[in-house]
Amino acid sequence: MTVAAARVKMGLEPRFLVIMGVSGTGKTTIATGLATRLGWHFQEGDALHPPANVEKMSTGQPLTDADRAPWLALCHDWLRAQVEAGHGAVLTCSALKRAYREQLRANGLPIEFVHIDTSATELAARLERREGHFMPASLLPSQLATLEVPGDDEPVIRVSGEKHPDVVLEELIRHFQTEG
Ligand SMILES: Nc1ncnc2c1ncn2[C@@H]1O[C@H](COP(=O)(O)OP(=O)(O)OP(=O)(O)O)[C@@H](O)[C@H]1O
Ligand SMILES: O=C(O)[C@H](O)[C@@H](O)[C@H](O)[C@H](O)CO
Repeated sequence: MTVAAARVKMGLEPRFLVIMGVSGTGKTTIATGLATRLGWHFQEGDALHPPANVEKMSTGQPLTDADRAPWLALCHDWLRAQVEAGHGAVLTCSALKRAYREQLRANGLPIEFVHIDTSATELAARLERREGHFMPASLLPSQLATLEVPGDDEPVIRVSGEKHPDVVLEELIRHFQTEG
């Protein structure tokens, strides 16, 4: 779909969204839904991890700041290319710490974060159920301990990860329509 067609479809100006939160909170579910509904470009942040990071997580070891730095740089580069192209874009990225979010927004990129908040109990149940994903449920405690919830001084939209994804998508699209 062209940019013009997407605008006509939903009446929305392009936005540059990072769908964030801990593992299992629903980033991929919400991001793919938004990108499909709005005709915006989508990037799965997990696909930008260096293979060594995926190997580390697969074997139950949390990533360090140093591990995440090259991955965040690739996420930033992807976002910058979308902003330069001027079409709406949606990236999944855990973006757990404020410093990581600052790295994503560097160079004045007009990024907005959508933080999906889900209770630890629900997350644990989802990760235990999920199959075919490299991230083990055993890393959930470190994900929760690392998360610095975005502050009110950050560009963040907060949504509940415990509502049905369709409800969250409707809420977000309504929010974008209201804000113009
Ligand atoms: N709102 C929801 N209610 C119930 N289940 C959900 C919801 N959103 C996602 N799920 C399910 O929870 C699991 C995790 O969702 P998803 O892969 O979208 O999360 P994620 O944040 O992208 O995870 P990760 O960062 O580990 O890749 C999936 O099995 C998905 O189907
Ligand atoms: O910052 C991190 O620790 C990682 O990005 C993780 O959050 C995973 O990549 C993701 O959640 C996949 O399950």
